Amino acid sequence: MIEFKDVSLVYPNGTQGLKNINLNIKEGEFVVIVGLSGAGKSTLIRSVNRMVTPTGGELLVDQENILPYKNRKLRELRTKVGMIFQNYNLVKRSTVMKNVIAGRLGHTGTLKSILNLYSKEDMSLAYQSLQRVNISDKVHSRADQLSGGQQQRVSIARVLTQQPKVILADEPVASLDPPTSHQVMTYLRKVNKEDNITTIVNLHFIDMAMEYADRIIGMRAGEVVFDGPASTVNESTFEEIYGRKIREEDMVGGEDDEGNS
Ligand SMILES: Nc1ncnc2c1ncn2[C@@H]1O[C@H](COP(=O)(O)OP(=O)(O)OP(=O)(O)O)[C@@H](O)[C@H]1O
Repeated sequence: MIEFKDVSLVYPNGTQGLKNINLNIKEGEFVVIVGLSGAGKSTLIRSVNRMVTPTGGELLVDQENILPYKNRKLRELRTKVGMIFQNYNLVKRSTVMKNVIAGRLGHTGTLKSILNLYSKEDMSLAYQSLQRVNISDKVHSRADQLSGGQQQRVSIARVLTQQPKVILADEPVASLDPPTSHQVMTYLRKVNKEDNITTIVNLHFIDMAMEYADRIIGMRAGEVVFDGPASTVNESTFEEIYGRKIREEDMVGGEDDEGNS
């Protein structure tokens, strides 16, 4: 469903973000990308919805090369490919409902959404999405009244309301504490399995990658240096990807059911 064919990206200042990437990601896969800061994880993920544009190769989504896309085709791509960010990207002064219904924007059109002309079906889809991440009780709250973990759940509800075929999540738990990080990853994994939405997540915690991924892709200096099932990965795999020994800060840690770390 997503195929990188010899994809490279050189930023205008000459930095090589991606070097000859070849990858094939199947529909419904839950892929975690790991690598040190600067390895190219964000550049890789952001290529898939064309927030950045690779300068070489072909990048196929549903068998079509998306690199020449402009205007309408680009809007269609971004409706099909939803995104979750580290900082949630909610409109802080708006209600949870307004934020979540904004997921319909690509389907409804800008004018209708500015005028709040959403259909009953869209409103009920938005509400159901909030229920799926267990936060429908906050539907009328202002986004900035919620905790970080709650805001990230709202952003998952927004992306679900968009009904995408692909979800990209760029460091979705980097601003959250360990228990909340596990909760957010559990919801991402749940919607991936329930709806068969192809999901690509950037993470820099290796314990999280091993716990939630089907497949782990390791990057270093713009290149893919590891690609395999999460079940085959161990500490030494990460040491090879990182090019150094594993440190405590590479783990998010977590709590067991009794609340002990
Ligand atoms: N807009 C840009 N212009 C120039 N260089 C950039 C730009 N964005 C990223 N880079 C560079 O490209 C390389 C890959 O960056 P990228 O953000 O993809 O890495 P990353 O693995 O996601 O790291 P991090 O976790 O720190 O975001 C780095 O050397 C970075 O400095």
